[in-house]
Amino acid sequence: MPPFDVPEGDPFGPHNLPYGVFSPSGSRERRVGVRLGDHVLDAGAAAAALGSSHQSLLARPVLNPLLAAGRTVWSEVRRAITGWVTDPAHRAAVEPLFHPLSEVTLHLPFEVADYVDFYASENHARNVGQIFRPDAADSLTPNWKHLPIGYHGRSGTVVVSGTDVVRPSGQRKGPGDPAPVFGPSIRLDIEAEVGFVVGVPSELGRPVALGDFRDHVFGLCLLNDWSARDIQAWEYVPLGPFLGKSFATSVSAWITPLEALEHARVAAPERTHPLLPYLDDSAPGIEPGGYDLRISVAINGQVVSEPPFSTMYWTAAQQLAHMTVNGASLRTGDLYGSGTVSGPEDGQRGSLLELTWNGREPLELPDGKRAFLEDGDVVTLSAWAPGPDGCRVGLGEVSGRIVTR
Ligand SMILES: O=C(O)/C=C/C(=O)CC(=O)CC(=O)O
Ligand SMILES: [Ca+2]
Ligand SMILES: [Mg+2]
Repeated sequence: MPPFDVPEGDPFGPHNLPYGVFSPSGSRERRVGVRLGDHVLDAGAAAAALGSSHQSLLARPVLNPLLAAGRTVWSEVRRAITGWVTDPAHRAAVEPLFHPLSEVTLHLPFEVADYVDFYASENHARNVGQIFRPDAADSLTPNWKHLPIGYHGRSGTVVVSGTDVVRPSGQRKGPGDPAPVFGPSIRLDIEAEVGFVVGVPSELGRPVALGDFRDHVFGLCLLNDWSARDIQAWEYVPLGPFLGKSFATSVSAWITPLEALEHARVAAPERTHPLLPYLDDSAPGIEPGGYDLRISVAINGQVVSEPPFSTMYWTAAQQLAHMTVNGASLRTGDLYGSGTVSGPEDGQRGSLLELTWNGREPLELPDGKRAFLEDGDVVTLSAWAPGPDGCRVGLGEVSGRIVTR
């Protein structure tokens, strides 16, 4: 009987165990849940039933207390939960505490503190450079290979998968327009990204070293950095993205702990420029910083792209080191986006801007051509990573529908 007997090879088997926050059907109460197959374990109730000392971290309406507890505790809790869902001795106590996924409501799993977004895919940066700055000598800006470029976003508009995305209005000015006009964005886009969730804070004034990444970052999720290209193109000089990206950022409901992704770790692409010591991941003792995550982008159910995360030039560890090198502190619940993931092939681009080359080469979907998003379009990012014994680690999905209000 499921869920204990989740089929072998299920991407949400006991090798995965991502965390989320759910309400059981008919209830508004929020509880920490752990996904197993197509069920959710009420983790706080399980801790209580088994007399676990982790109850104070799990019987909560958000993941933040668990995030703050630190790497040793993260491992202990994960080991304990693995035992609860696999040891036949616990079956009678734990089995009634599972809820079918189809019957629960999933919430934003953590309270988002600060939100930062990077620009770390060389393929994406070169494509966007060619599109936005066609006259520049190089598609990469001169700083690109020396530091992971980023900007501070709007944490209050991070929403969970399934939340409708309201088409933003704003100023735009096309090259032929004599003056800016105001109205709903006509170039609404996606950005397929991975979000990293900070657990352990850092002290103001003390940078976090490259090698300390896994002491601070708890896990990752999928992230769609919705982007209004017309608003962005007019406003971004010289301070960078502002209203074109701050109206909504969607994240998946499940946070996969980094511990579940040990088999997905890979070396980052070869460095073409020497790096300053705080970013130098070729230094002895620094672990490989890449993750082999296979992302898929679907519009209205049709897959339009499959961006490979392993091609990202800058790693999450380098991004963490860079965003704290000036002494800026981390808080529990900080979220940072990897930047749009685009591979070298046409079918691996993580935005419509690139997939349609700024609208010039529309995609053919069953319901017509698509340059940018139309009202009613549903965009879904999903992903998996290699796991132990040839099985996959499912990263779930992040989905959102475009509406006009
Ligand atoms: O190069 C630009 O002017 C703009 C770039 C972006 O829109 C990229 C962005 O938001 C960062 C990313 O997701 O890679
Ligand atoms: Ca982005
Ligand atoms: Mg955004």
